[in-house]
Amino acid sequence: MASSIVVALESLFSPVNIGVAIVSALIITELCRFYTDPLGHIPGPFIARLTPLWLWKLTWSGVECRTIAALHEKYGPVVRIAPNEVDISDGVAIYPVYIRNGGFLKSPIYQNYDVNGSVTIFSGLDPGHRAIRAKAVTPIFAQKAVASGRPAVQSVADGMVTELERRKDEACGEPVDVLNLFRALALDTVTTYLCGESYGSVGKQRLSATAFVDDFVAGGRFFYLPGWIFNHVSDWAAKLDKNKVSIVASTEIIEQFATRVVDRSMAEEKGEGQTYQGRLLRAGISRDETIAQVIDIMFAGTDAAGMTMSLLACELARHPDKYEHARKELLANPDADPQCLPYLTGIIKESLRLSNANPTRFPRIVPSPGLEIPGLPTIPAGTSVGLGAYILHLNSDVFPEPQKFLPERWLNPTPEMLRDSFYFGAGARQCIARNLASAGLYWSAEALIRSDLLRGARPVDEKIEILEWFNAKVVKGKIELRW
Ligand code: HEM
Repeated sequence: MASSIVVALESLFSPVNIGVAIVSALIITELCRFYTDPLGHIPGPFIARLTPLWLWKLTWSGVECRTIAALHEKYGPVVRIAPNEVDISDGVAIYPVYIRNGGFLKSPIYQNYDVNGSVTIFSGLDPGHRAIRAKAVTPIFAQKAVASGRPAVQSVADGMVTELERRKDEACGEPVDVLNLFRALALDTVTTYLCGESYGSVGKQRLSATAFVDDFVAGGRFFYLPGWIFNHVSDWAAKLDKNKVSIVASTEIIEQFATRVVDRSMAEEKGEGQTYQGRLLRAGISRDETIAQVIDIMFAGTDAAGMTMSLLACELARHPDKYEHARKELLANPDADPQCLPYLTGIIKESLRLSNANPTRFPRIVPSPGLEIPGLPTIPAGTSVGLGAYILHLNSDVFPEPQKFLPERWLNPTPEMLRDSFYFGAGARQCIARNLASAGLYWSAEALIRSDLLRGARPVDEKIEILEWFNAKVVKGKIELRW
C-alpha cells in the first residue's frame, strides 16, 4: 500500500508534471493580467504588456527614441512601451503632464541619479524636499542676476575663442575636437558664475572632467532599471569599465573642486550667500549634501551646453550662407543684447532643438484620478508617462523638414513650435538653470561668430551620431571641425 502511494506521488511530481504546472500557472497569471490589465486599451507591441526587459534593452542599446518614434507611426500618439509605462508623442500632453498644478511627480527612477547617496535638486521626487533647496538658489538664476554676471562669463567665452584659434593653427588642417573645448567652456561658465571660482579648463589641452562627464552620461543606459537593480548593475559596469582608472581620477578632481568651493563658502560667505553653494549652506543644507549638489550641477552644466555649442558650430560651418547672415546681423548691431537679435535667436533655438542633449522621455507618475486628454486614450493613475524631446523636436507636423538646420523657421514660430520646444523640459521641474544656459549659449555664439573663426571650417562628419540615453552620448566621443 505504502509503496503504491510513493509510486503515485513520484509520478505526480515527475519533472514533466512540475514543468506543465509551472507553465500553466504562468499562462493563467498572464491571462488574468491580460483581462484585468488597466492599460489593456493602450496600443503597443505585445511584448511591452509582458515585461519591461525589452525596453531596458532598447535603452541600453541607445536606440530607444528612434524605436518608440516608429511605434508612434504605427500605433498613434499614445503607446505602451512596458507593463506600466506609456509614451506620448502629441505636444498637447505637455501642459497636463508637466505644467498644470505644478505637473505630475517625477518617477522614482530619478533616484538613480542621486549623487554620493544625496538626493539632489534634479533627482528629488518630493516637492517639499526640493522646495527648500530650489528656493535658496532660484534668485541666482533670475534673468537680471544672470545678466549682471555677464562680464565674468564673457571672459570665459573670450578665452574659448583664443583657445580655438590656437588649436586651429596648431592642427594645420587636421581635425579639431570642438566637443571637448565646448564642454570646458560650459564647465568654466557654470563654475565661474555659480561657484564664484572657475574650474579653469578652457586653456588646458584636454578637459580633466571628461571621464567624469562620460561616466555620468553612461549611467543613462540603465536609467529605467529599478533602484536596487540599478545600483548592482552600475557598480559592476564601473568595475568592468576599461576606463575605470581615468573615471576615478577625473571624479576625484571634480569632488576636490566641489569640496574646496563649499569649504571656502562656509568660511567666508556672509548673509544669505552669493554663490550656489553658499545659498544652499545658508538654507541649512549640510556640507556633504551641498558638495553633492555642486557635483550635480558641474555635470548638468557641462554636458548639454557643450553638446549644443558643438552642434551650433558644426551647422554654421556646414552652412556658410547662414553663418554670413548671423555675422551681418551681429556686425550691424554692435551694441545690441544678442538675446534680442532674431536670426541669432533662430540659430540658438535650432541648435537646442537638433542637439537633443536630453532626447528621451522625462517620466512622471499619473496621479489619481488618471490622465484625460480629449482625443487620446485615458491613462490610469499610477502609470509612468512621459514625452521626449527627440520625438517632439523631429515631428514633421510641427517642424517641417525636421532634420534640417533652419534658423529661419524661428523668425515666425507657430504656437505648436513654441509648445513643443522641450529642450529645457517644462513646468516646475524644467531646467532650473535655463536662463543661465541660454545666456551662456548666446554670449558664446556671439563671441565665436564675431571672431570669424568658423570661416573656412567644415564638419568632419555628415551627422553627429548619438546613443539615445537620458543624456545623449556622442558615439564617436568627439565632434570635429577641420579648416
Ligand atoms: C543647454 C543646456 C541645458 C539643457 C539643454 C538642460 C536641460 C535640462 C532638462 C531637459 C531638464 C529637465 C529634466 C526632467 O524633467 O527630467 C533639466 C533640469 C535641470 N537642469 Fe538643466 N539643462 C541645461 C543646462 C543646465 C545647467 C547649466 C545647469 C546648472 C546649473 C543645469 C541644472 C539643472 C538642474 C539642477 C535640473 C533639475 C531641476 C529640477 O528638477 O527641479 N542645467 N535640465
